[in-house]
Amino acid sequence: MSDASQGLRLYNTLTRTKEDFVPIDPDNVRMYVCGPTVYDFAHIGNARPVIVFDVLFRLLRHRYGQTHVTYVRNITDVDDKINARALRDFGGEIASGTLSLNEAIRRVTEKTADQFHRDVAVLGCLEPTVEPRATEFVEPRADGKVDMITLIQSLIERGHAYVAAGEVLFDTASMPDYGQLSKRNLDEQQAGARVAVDAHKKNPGDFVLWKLSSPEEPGWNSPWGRGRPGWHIECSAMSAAYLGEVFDIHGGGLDLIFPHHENEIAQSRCAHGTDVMANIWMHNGFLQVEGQKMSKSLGNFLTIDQILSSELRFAMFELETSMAQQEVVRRWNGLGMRLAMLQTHYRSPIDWTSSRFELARTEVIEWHEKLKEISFRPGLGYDNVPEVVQALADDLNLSEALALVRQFARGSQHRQLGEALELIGLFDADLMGRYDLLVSQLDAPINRRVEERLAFIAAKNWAEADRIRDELLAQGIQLKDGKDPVTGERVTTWEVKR
Ligand SMILES: Nc1ncnc2c1ncn2[C@@H]1O[C@H](COP(=O)(O)OP(=O)(O)OP(=O)(O)O)[C@@H](O)[C@H]1O
Ligand SMILES: [Zn+2]
Repeated sequence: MSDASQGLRLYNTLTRTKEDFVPIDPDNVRMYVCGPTVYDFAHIGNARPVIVFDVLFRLLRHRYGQTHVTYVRNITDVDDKINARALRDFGGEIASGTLSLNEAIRRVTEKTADQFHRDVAVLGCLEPTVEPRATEFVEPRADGKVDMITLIQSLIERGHAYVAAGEVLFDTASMPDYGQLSKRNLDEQQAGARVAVDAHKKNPGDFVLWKLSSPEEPGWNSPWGRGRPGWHIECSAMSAAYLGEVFDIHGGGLDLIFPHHENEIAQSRCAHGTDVMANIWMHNGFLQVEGQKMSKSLGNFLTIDQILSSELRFAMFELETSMAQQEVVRRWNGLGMRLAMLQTHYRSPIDWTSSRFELARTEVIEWHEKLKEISFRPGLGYDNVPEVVQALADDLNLSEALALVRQFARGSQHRQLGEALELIGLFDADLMGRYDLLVSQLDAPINRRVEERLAFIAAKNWAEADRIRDELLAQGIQLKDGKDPVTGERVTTWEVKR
């Protein structure tokens, strides 16, 4: 282990090994993560990279100082899937001329991006340092930050791109070590190529940097005509704009290794003439449903919003849940979902089940109830939990970190419990004591039912008495019958079944 890494080791997809992490500049540690394409609700699979890289962001901020880490997560708001969605949702208005396609696209992307922000805030994620939108980096900018058109121009000038049939294409043959990340070589790609479709390409693996737009499609003026960028060039431009030509960490889901990240690397390295684009490439495994990747195209997805709206069992009990209470339930759900995702190593697949989620939510609630006992105050650092920091520093070993959390909870080491949860992003100060508050509101309605049942028992109407007991149980309320030790009278208490 080198001293400069301070014990932080990360698995690098580029080398397929765990490496010491040594930042290029410890005063400004730089990380880029590919963000969502905003045309539909995010599903919980999309939440996984957001949560995983948030844990890393928190760890880096702890290691290098809160203001010494720059985390960029982009928003892809130009993509043909977005255009298709705008046509689907606003086709009528577009056809009648009351709405332009560009305006419709703006509505789709704004609504989706707002929803995404609302969702991830509840998952305990810090905001990234910057969240650039692709549409703002297509044309040369007043502030001189890297843009896509200039980047494509330099690729052409350096002999790495060519114009064919209205497209600008990256010339994969111009880069001898193309394919380093995914370990694919050009020959393999040739074999599977669809030659007819790609007849204008020099090589089947060549990919689009720029394509022409029809008058109705969104487009920007460029030296190659009015058009729009390919997906990969977006991230090359936005990462260089904020993090420079070479930076520390680049992340995303496993599915992005090829072609997205491979092509980002090709573009960035060839445009800037560098040996690497980012030193460490990190990829999270898939969230799966019955062994298959959760994805929009397969239709096997649950949106983040659906999970956040899951009711807590007791909240179903004839309670008038106010907006404020619903918000509390959403936040418990958010932390439960975060914990459920973090139980498995970030590189392994997770099978999502509702019982996994509900168990995690129960644990998070119990931990917050414990922290209430010491009125835990966050923001005081992590001095009492060096072992947790060490576990995370080992390529985010969360199972070890969470084993320590459970040990603290069992041993009533509340201070350590609080610090560990805060470091992992599983603590929400506003939620301490909120569970009791919700439960206390159940007192009156449940006690009324208990009284009714006691009256039935007194009248020996067992059937009705049992009916009330079963009804409550179905709503998550467990009754317990006992005897008052002094008077010998029947006493019934209740608890929320977890
Ligand atoms: N099931 C999943 N598990 C883990 N990460 C995922 C999953 N699905 C997508 N991601 C990640 O979410 C981020 C955003 O994904 P993106 O917006 O490109 O669409 P997508 O959800 O992958 O599309 P589709 O669901 O149609 O396959 C990427 O980093 C991607 O790797
Ligand atoms: Zn990207």
